[in-house]
Amino acid sequence: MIYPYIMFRSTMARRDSLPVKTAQQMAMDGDQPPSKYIYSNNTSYAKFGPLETSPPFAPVPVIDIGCLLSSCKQDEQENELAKLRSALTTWGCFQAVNHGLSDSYLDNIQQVIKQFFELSLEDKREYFRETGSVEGYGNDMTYSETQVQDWCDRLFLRILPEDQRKLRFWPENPSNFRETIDDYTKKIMSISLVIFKAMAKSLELEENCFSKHFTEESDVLQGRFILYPPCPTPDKVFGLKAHSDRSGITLLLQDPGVEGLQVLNDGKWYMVPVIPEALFINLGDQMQILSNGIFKSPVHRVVTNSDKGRISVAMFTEPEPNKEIGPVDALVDEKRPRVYKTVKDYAVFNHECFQKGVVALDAVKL
Ligand SMILES: O=C(O)CCC(=O)C(=O)O
Ligand SMILES: [Fe+2]
Repeated sequence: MIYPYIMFRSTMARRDSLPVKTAQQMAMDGDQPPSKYIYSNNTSYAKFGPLETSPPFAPVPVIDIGCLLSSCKQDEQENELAKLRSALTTWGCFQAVNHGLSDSYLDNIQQVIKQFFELSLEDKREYFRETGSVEGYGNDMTYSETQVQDWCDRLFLRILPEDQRKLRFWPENPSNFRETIDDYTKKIMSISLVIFKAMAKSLELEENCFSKHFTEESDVLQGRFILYPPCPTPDKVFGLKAHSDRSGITLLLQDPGVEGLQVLNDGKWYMVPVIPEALFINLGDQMQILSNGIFKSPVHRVVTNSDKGRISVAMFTEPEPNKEIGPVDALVDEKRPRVYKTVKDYAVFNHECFQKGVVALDAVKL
């Protein structure tokens, strides 16, 4: 049987406008969040449950990346791969340690992003995104009148393929921004390769069956550098609404001093603990599709707090948009029939669904 490709086209960008005031400016001026930021339980977003500012901590597994492929004893490696598989079939996420990046290296990444957000609005305005496009500094794209806004500002960059970089959006201040992010990109791509291969191995699949979709030269890496300023009403406003990622995997460097990320598991929300030396890894929808639903792409969201700002650095691995992403043949059989269609250019579709409060993965189910 042939499964149709789904092509998605953006039709709603016309409503988009740049913010009158960024969340950071509102926080600095002591403004109350405007009504379009206020979350209400009777919108389509409410299907993921009410806003809870301090749910229990998530016992998300901690995985030793250094042990997944080669450098430790076989039984330890098998043990770590089994832990990885169990983490991804239940939570869809884990804390990665022993990934080769030192505390001071990670601290420097945080500092560079912090310095960017500390620039004056005038200086940051140079990198403002354009209407109808996500790339650059700013807020959410607006797709509909009823869209609930997130209390965060972000710099969004398409980092790979390298020849698609729009350097006009890459800050020149701080002066080490470009080289720092360039170097971090290389490290993130090698860690991703290890994780993609280990995921395949944990399911006894051919080692490259996931990595070939996300780590070739034509594949995409998006970076989202996010500031969640303190918010006077954390019980009414999300830093980032509930969503699942459109990526293969997402590698997140959390603020070492401030929690805020929450993950949904079995209908309950949990706060992701901050482990300063860890990268938080979550699967995105395209890995749920490729694994025929065996691995989970977890729904997650971010809450704010009234006294501390939070910075996070999210890197999203995505396929080259023309690549076909569908369940791996070896994971389809009579006991587990094919769950998802083959998709292309899924990133754009997922983003629009998110802003409308629609679950993108449900829309690509067979
Ligand atoms: O800031 C965070 O902790 C999470 C960010 C996130 O989920 C995203 O950018 O997709
Ligand atoms: Fe996310």
